[in-house]
Amino acid sequence: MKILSCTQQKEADTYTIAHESISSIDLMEKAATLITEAICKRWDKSHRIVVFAGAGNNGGDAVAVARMLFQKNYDVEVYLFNIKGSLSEECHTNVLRLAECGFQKYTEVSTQFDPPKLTEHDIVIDGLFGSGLNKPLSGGFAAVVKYINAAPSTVVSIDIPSGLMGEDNSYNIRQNIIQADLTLSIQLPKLSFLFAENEEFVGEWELLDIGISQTFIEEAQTPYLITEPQDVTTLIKPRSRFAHKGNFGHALLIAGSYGMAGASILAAKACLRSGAGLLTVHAPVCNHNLIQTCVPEALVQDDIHEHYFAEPVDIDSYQAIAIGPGLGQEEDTALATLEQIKNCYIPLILDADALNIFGTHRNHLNKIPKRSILTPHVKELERIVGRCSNSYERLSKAKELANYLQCYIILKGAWSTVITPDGNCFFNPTGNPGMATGGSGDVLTGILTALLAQGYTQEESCKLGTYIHGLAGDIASQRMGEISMTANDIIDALPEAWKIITKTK
Ligand SMILES: NC(=O)C1=CN([C@@H]2O[C@H](COP(=O)(O)OP(=O)(O)OC[C@H]3O[C@@H](n4cnc5c(N)ncnc54)[C@H](O)[C@@H]3O)[C@@H](O)[C@H]2O)[C@@H](O)CC1
Ligand SMILES: [K+]
Repeated sequence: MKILSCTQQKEADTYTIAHESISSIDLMEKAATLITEAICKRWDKSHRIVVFAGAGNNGGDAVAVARMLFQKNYDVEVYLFNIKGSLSEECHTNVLRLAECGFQKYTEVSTQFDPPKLTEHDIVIDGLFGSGLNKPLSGGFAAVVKYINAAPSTVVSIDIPSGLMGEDNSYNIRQNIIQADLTLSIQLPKLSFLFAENEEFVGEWELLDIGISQTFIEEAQTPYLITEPQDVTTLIKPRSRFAHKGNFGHALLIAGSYGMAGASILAAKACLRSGAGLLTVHAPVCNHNLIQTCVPEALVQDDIHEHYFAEPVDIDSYQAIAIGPGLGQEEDTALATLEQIKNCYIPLILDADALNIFGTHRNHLNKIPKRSILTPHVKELERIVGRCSNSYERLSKAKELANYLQCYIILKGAWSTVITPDGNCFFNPTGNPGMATGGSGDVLTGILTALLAQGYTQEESCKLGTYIHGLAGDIASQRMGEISMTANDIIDALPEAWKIITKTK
C-alpha cells in the first residue's frame, strides 16, 4: 500500500473529481458518510458530539458529519472557526446544508471563542485542519488545540490530527497538535502515523476508502510503502518434488561469544526453521558443546579462540553469511569481522555487534560489500549515523546510509522498515510490542540468512523476512501474551507463520 504526501493526496482528490465523474462535494459526502459510520459503530447516542471545524475542506467534512449524526438523532454541537471570514466552497455548502435540516447548535467563531465545558462522556470531532496544513498551528488555533487536549473527552480526528504534518514534523510545535484517541484517515495512511513519537497524537487509526482514483494511486511516485500480505505471499518459491538439501543453500552464521551463546543458538534455530538446506555455525570453542546440544541440525565450526570470534573463515562453500549476533566487542573480533567482510562475494547480513564495529571504526564503512543487508535497531543505527532527534530525521539518515553504501537496511522497531539502496522504504505491518525482548533481532537474522541461502534476492529476503518475523511474533503473542513471550516463542511460532504464508495450512 502506498503512502502519499499531503500534496499528492490533494492531487489525488483533484484527479478523482476530474476523472471519476464525482463532484468535490459528493466526494466529501462519501467521506463524511464513512466517518459517521465509524463513529456510530463505536459510540451510541448517549454521547454528546462536539464538533470543531476549520474553514477548509477538513472543516467541510466535519460539518457534514455533524449533519449526518444530527439526522441520526445524536446530540451534536458545532463550532466553526471562520477567522478570515471565508470558507472553502464545500465547507460553505455544508454549513448551508446543516442549517437547512433545522440544526441550531451552531456557533461560528470569528474573534471571541467561549469554549464549551467538555466532559469525559463527550466525543470531540476534530475537523480543524487536514492535509491543507502548511505551517505549525499558533495563536488562537493553538489555544483551541490546548483546550481540547486538556479536556477529558474522547477525541476523533478527521483525516489527520489537526496540527500534525503528514511527513516531517521536525519543526512542529508538539503542544499545538491535537492528541486524538482515534484518527479516521481518508484513503491512505500518512507517513507520520508510522513514527513512534506521533502515537500520542494519532492514537488508533483506521483507513476509510472513499474511492480515490486507483489509476492515480497506481501511477503516483512515492518511496514509502506498507508491505501487504500479497506482496510477500507472491514471493514464496515453491519446492520441487525432487528437491534435495543442496537446493536450499548452505548458510554460514558467525555468531556468539563467551556468555552470548544464546544469540547464536536463536539465530541458528530460526535459520533452520526458515528453510535453509544446511547451516554451519562458526563459534568460539567455549560454545561448541552448547550449540551442538541445542541445535543438533547445525554443523559447528570452531574458531581458533576459546571465547570469541578471532579468525576469518573461508567462505567458498556457502550461499549466504550472517555475522554479528552476540559477537561481543573485542578488538580482535572487530578486526576479524572487518577482514571477513572485505571482498565478501556472497550475500551478507551484518547485525548487532558487527554493526557496532562501524560506530567505532567509521572509516571502514566502505569495506561493507555492496548489496549487504544491515539490520540495526535505532541505537545501532545512531552509533553509525549520529544521534537523531526524531523518526523522520532517522529515516532520512538511514536512507542516505543505504544509498551511500548501496546496501539494504532494515531499521528495526514497530513498523520495521526495509530501506533499499535506491531509497524505497517498505514498512512492515506485522509484529507487536511483545517482540521488544532480547534475542528477537537474532531470530530475524536467522530468518534472513535462510532466505538468502535459498536464493531469494536481498530485497525479497528483507521484505519476506521482516514480515514472517512479525507474523511469528503475533502468533507467539497470542499463545503466550506480549509480556511473557520470548525470542524462543517467536521461533516456536515460525512453522505456523510459514504455513500461513505458504497457504498450505
Ligand atoms: N473534495 C475534496 O477535496 C475532499 C477533501 N477532503 C478533506 O479535505 C481536507 C483538505 O482540505 P483543504 O485542502 O481545504 O485543507 P484544510 O482543511 O486542511 O485547511 C485549509 C486551510 O487552512 C489554512 N491553513 C493551513 N495551515 C494553517 C495554519 N497553520 N494556521 C491557520 N490556517 C492554516 C490554509 O490556508 C487553508 O485555507 C482533507 O484533509 C480531507 O479531510 C475529504 O473530504 C475528501 C474530499
Ligand atoms: K483534523
